[in-house]
Amino acid sequence: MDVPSPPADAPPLVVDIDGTLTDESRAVDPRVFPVLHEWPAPVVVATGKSMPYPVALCDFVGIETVVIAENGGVVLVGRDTLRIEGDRAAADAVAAAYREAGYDLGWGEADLVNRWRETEVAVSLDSPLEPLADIAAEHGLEVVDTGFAYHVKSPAITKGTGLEAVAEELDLAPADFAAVGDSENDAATFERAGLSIAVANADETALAAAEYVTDARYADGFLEAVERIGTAR
Ligand SMILES: O=C(O)COP(=O)(O)O
Repeated sequence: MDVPSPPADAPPLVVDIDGTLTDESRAVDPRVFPVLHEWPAPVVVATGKSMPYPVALCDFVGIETVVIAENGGVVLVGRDTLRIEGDRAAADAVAAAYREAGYDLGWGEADLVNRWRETEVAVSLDSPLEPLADIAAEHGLEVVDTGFAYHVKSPAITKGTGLEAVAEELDLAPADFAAVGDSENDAATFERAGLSIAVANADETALAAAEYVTDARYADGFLEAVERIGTAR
């Protein structure tokens, strides 16, 4: 697919990383860089990953750092506004109990997935879900499957609550945004955004929550969504 230019009157954008800006192997598709760089309105990178990943993406793309990380647990707007919400202690207790029951988080010794996490714990999809969900429930937490990891988190915190916080900080309303994503954790932004688009590889929850679904998958789907944002208004 040709790389579209962002529409001149594009709304603010809230966009997921994994499965949306990437290919199937989770590599960011380089065609998305100029699109994000040239976006004429605020771009919010909203991810289940810990803060350093989306911050690095913003830096390397050359856009303002406006980030929702850890599924809403961490919100960063520019260099001054940092909001951290969630229950890392409860998530750690779940991880400890899960390990005690004989399971592994599945990320190896260095655990780059949780090393910089502040509000939740993520577990590999190769580790068993059922005991994790049971232990999380005992601690008042939920498990969200992003298609890339199981995230153990506070049920009250979502990318949607993160979008509310970002919008307030930017003097915008959540409904001013167009949202593009692919998984369960994007449904909460889809519910609040004025325009929501799921890429074709999205999971059932995201597909059901989105106003539009692209024909193309992964980053091709994102590029198609950009064209749709241009015509949908
Ligand atoms: O890393 C994950 O589990 C999910 O990340 P995403 O929200 O960018 O899809």
